[in-house]
Amino acid sequence: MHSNHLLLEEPIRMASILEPSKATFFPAMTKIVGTLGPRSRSVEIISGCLKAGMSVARFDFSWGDAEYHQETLENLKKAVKSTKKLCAVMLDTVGPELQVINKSEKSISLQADATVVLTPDQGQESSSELLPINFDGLSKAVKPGDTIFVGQYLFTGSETTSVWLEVSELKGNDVVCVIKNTATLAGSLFTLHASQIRIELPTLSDKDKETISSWGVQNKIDFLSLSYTRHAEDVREARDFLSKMGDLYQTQIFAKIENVEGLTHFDEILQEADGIILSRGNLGIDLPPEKVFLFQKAALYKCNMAGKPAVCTRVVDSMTDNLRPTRAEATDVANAVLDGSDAILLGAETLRGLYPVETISTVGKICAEAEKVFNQDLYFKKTVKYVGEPMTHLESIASSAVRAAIKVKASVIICFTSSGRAARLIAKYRPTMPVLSVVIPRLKTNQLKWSFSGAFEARQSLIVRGLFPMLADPRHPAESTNATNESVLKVALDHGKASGVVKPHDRVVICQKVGDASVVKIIELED
Ligand SMILES: Nc1ncnc2c1ncn2[C@@H]1O[C@H](COP(=O)(O)OP(=O)(O)O)[C@@H](O)[C@H]1O
Ligand SMILES: C=C(OP(=O)(O)O)C(=O)O
Ligand SMILES: [K+]
Ligand SMILES: [Mg+2]
Repeated sequence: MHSNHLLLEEPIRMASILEPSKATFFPAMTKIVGTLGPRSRSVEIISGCLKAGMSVARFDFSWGDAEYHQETLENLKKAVKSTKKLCAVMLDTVGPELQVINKSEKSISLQADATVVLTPDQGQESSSELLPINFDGLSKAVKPGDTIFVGQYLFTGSETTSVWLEVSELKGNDVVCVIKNTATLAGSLFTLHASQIRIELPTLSDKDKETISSWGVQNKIDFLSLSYTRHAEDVREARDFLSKMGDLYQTQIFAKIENVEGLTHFDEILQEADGIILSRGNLGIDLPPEKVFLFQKAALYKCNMAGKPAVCTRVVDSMTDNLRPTRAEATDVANAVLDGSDAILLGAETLRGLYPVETISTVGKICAEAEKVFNQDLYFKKTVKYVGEPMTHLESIASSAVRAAIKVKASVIICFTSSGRAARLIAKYRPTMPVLSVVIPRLKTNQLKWSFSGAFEARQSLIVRGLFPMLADPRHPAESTNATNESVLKVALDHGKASGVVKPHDRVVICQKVGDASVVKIIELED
């Protein structure tokens, strides 16, 4: 893919745009997170999703109970086994999300200029005049004139089943609203979003804590997607909670930025979190439309410079019901890659969409094309400048490995790592070739039992652009002697050959420790 590297800044022959893309062993360097649900929970469909390039499965606890999600997860495990494709697990919290529950599931028609009351009395049925919500503090949070959005859960933005309301009057705990557009609410669950309003609910709800301590612990979740992160303190509290939950001290926290409050505290949140989800669905209704792109570019730049993975959501809404994205969506996916996104998160498209597998494969193909014209050279210089001097030894080794790999046109960078730190640092410099992260397990103890580290570290690289993990056999001792280095390298190269990423006579850049010294070496393969 890097041999025909084009740059957008240079004249591109129009005919070259039509040249078919070469098939590679992985669909794209950019990763795809798929939300699993009604339309994507059979072994067969999940296998299709994995083969199409999904490498992280999101379990969204805003709906569905633990048993339902467990069934889906068991199917995911079967699919992983049969396809031999790795997949990490992400638990997405409910957080302070406001919801309208429509128990009867009958559709609710709302007429422009009529009024509707939002009430915390959840015993009531939803109707055209009354919408019961899961929060009793709304009338204290909003004031007349404020706007409120109500839409189908994981509203796509392309559907006509959502409504804008304007607060007209507060009556006790009830909020009386004027309906701004005629709409029919369809589905059993609607999200309610009060524009730029502080909702006094904890970021990690009691229900979330319960889910994490049972479902999360049982399934050793790789990622916690922390919905509605608004402050760095939210991340610290979640981290503190996870640290007391068995193996989950190793779980990475992805802060979801979904409102202006989170946006305002972005820098502090980024410092605390392991990664960021740009929740464009909700943020897109909190922000004026003309500002969304600016947040995306600024946030991705900050994540890239911090070397922390960034995930963009809501890219191909219209594929929920259609086999092809709109032109605007297709272009938007490519721009997310050019802006520096590590991964794309699919919500409604895979959860309740008609074409989960096709959506993943379409998004993957667009990402792969965008990666080809990503200006690595410019990005590399920007990153080096940002880091400044003196660099840490490891940072200097990582950037040198990327530099060397590009200069010698290596087909892959192989990085030995235990904590995953070295591999992540290499990925930070966005090499044009894949990085095979060979995770060497370390024997560890918690005073009760001995176990090997490595599984979390390997799976957590499945969300980082360009990183492809391989967990080495724990029988290889973690001490980096020449003999063990050689034998692990052989396994890694065999793995690379089997998957088609390395071929005879290719050059390969290797990053490893020899004794105490970190080294970058270039080898040329024989046949
Ligand atoms: N088990 C290993 N064998 C050989 N080299 C290793 C091993 N683990 C890490 N390295 C190398 O050591 C350096 C430090 O990497 P890092 O990922 O920070 O190590 P660790 O995970 O052990 O903290 C890098 O050059 C990396 O490639
Ligand atoms: C992914 C998003 O959030 P949710 O958890 O509501 O799907 C979003 O708002 O873009
Ligand atoms: K959620
Ligand atoms: Mg959201």
